[in-house]
Amino acid sequence: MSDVILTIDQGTTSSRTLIVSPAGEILFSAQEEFPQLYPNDGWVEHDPEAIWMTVKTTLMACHDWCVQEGYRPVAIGITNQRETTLVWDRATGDCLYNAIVWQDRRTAAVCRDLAKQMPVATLQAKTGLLHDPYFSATKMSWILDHVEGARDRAEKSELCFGTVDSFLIWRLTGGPGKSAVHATDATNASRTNLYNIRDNRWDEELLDLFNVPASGLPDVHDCVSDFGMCSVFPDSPFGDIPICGVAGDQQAAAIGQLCFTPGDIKSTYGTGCFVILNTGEDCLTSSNKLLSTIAYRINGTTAYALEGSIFIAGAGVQWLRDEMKLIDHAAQTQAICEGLDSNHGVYLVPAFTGLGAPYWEPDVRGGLFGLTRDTGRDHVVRATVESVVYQTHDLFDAMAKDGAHPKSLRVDGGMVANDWMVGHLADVLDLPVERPEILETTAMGAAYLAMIGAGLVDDLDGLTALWTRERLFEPNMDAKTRKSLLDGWADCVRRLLA
Ligand SMILES: Nc1ncnc2c1ncn2[C@@H]1O[C@H](COP(=O)(O)OP(=O)(O)O)[C@@H](O)[C@H]1O
Ligand SMILES: O=P(O)(O)OC[C@H](O)CO
Repeated sequence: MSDVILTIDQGTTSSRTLIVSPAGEILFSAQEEFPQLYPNDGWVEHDPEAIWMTVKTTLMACHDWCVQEGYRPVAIGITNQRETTLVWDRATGDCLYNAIVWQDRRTAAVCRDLAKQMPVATLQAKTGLLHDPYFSATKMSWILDHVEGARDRAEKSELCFGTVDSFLIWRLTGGPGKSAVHATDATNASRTNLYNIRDNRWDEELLDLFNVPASGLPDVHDCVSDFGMCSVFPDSPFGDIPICGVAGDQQAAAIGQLCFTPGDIKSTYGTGCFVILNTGEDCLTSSNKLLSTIAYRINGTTAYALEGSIFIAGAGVQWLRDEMKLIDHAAQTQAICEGLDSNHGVYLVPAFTGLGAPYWEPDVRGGLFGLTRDTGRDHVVRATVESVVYQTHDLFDAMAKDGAHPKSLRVDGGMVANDWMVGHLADVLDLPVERPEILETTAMGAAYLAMIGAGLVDDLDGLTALWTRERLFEPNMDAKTRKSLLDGWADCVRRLLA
């Protein structure tokens, strides 16, 4: 019976579980979407039971496939949408409120107040992050303040708080008669605004500032570690299975893209877009509103990264399909973009949940610019796809001002199926862009961590043979056209922020 890894990818719009062989092949996968909840203007929530049931169902499907096909799952890896926050009852495991999602802006005013109490430079020095509702701390505090009795119960240590990884670890390890584990990994902790990424600990001053009691927080482990035994498979021939690799999804994608050397950079185009540049053991502080974050921590050694976070990438394509009804399928966008000889001066700035890096304007709303009498559907579709490219350029511009000049970029995520988008990205960044054979880099990153944990691979160096390039996109745009497109974009952003 061959050994395999089960890897859970709990994303913003769906949960997936994959079965990965030690040679890095995906043998089987199961995926389930779940509803997005928008209970108020700027609020985004998920039902915790929908997160749990989609994870459990896809995990069971993979477990049953292993039984049927004669494979033995020896380890579990977990990767997850980051920052999304849950609070649950330590005795029952029931959540007190829906998960507040990373895109949620309800705590924007709280963040503005907190910025008066702690200068952003102090916060940045400790956490690498900024005062913005994107991060977990104000979401945790909001739940404690708005669910009746929650704060009192938290003070009595009756509640657990955490990001999605810790919620899943709790539920997966707490099977019948088992004692649930409350743990997270360093990458997820580094997205909370409560974790000191230089000292590697929950920070007392930050816990006071954000008013979050330490007793409810998970233990923080290395990305390869003992996160407990998954005990939810009744009568499984395999018994309990160790969870031994965990990372937030963007860090996992960087691992899946094998960005292990300082200067390696990847960009993932899923719901949002997240650029991660490995900076090695140097925890650089951006002077241009990029984030510093933990890329991974293995054997007690921390690798850091600079990150640019864009909130709307593939979500813009979903908006074209679901709200504007301009397309039936995301895949149509490629032919539509290819069918136009230029953007005809039409730009979309998709600030649907405010603007992330490098602007950090939680309250700004989106805008469509440059419309004329003959602007049609195709121009709006192309402007939406182009907006993702120009936002990526803004991040690269900020990185260049911080002294980082990458030589090439590795891309992944659902949106890079669009060849035109990736070609335009290479043109606008004026950089070679590499697309890998396996686009499930996020799930693969967690699988690789679990492989190391299970002893199937010694260390990160043992993974190098597992990445292959599917296509290289070379830049092919003259400087004048590039400048004119970027000037047009910058003008629209300026008008929106004015
Ligand atoms: N061919 C395509 N062209 C443009 N966008 C696409 C294409 N295929 C998928 N997408 C977009 O990619 C996103 C899904 O990517 P995925 O990596 O699965 O996201 P997530 O993990 O955030 O749920 C969707 O928002 C979808 O609109
Ligand atoms: O679910 P994704 O792939 O859009 O990723 C969400 C990010 O982790 C948010 O920081």
